[in-house]
Amino acid sequence: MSKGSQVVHVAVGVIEDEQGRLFISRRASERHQGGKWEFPGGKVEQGESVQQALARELREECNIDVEQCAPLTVVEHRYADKAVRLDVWLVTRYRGQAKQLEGQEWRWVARHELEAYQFPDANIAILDCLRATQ
Ligand SMILES: Nc1nc2c([nH]c(=O)n2[C@@H]2O[C@H](COP(=O)(O)OP(=O)(O)OP(=O)(O)O)[C@@H](O)[C@H]2O)c(=O)[nH]1
Ligand SMILES: [Mg+2]
Repeated sequence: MSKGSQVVHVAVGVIEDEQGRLFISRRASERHQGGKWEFPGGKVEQGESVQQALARELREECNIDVEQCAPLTVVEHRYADKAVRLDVWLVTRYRGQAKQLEGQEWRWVARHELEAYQFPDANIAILDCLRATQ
């Protein structure tokens, strides 16, 4: 099977702070969907549960330990070059000060500000879901 036909399983965290703002960061220009904004996360590795992957990725990328999270939605999307399944979690409690550890631009934004940012196409469904649950 060619690499392109496999679905990449991704754990994604929508981190919410006490003021209800959400953490977003900008994908490095050379990566898939580079230059667009994203919610932090990454590929689920072999032998790992989605929640383990979420905790690992948010520790590596955002400097936090997830203490409480809830499933938000699952999005399946096929880009021209790859297919992804985004397992999206709302992170409502965490330890540590959130920041981006890998050099990407990042910021906290209010939900109503999200539409000003360009996200990958798969994220349209995430933004719809956030609008519906706010
Ligand atoms: N983290 C993240 N990935 C997303 C989002 N939306 C979206 O389409 N993706 C896609 O999901 C895929 C995996 O994410 P990733 O590149 O962060 O994976 P990773 O942290 O494990 O990095 P790696 O490539 O070094 O293994 C990418 O193809 C990316 O374009 C999003 O909001 N957050
Ligand atoms: Mg990542």
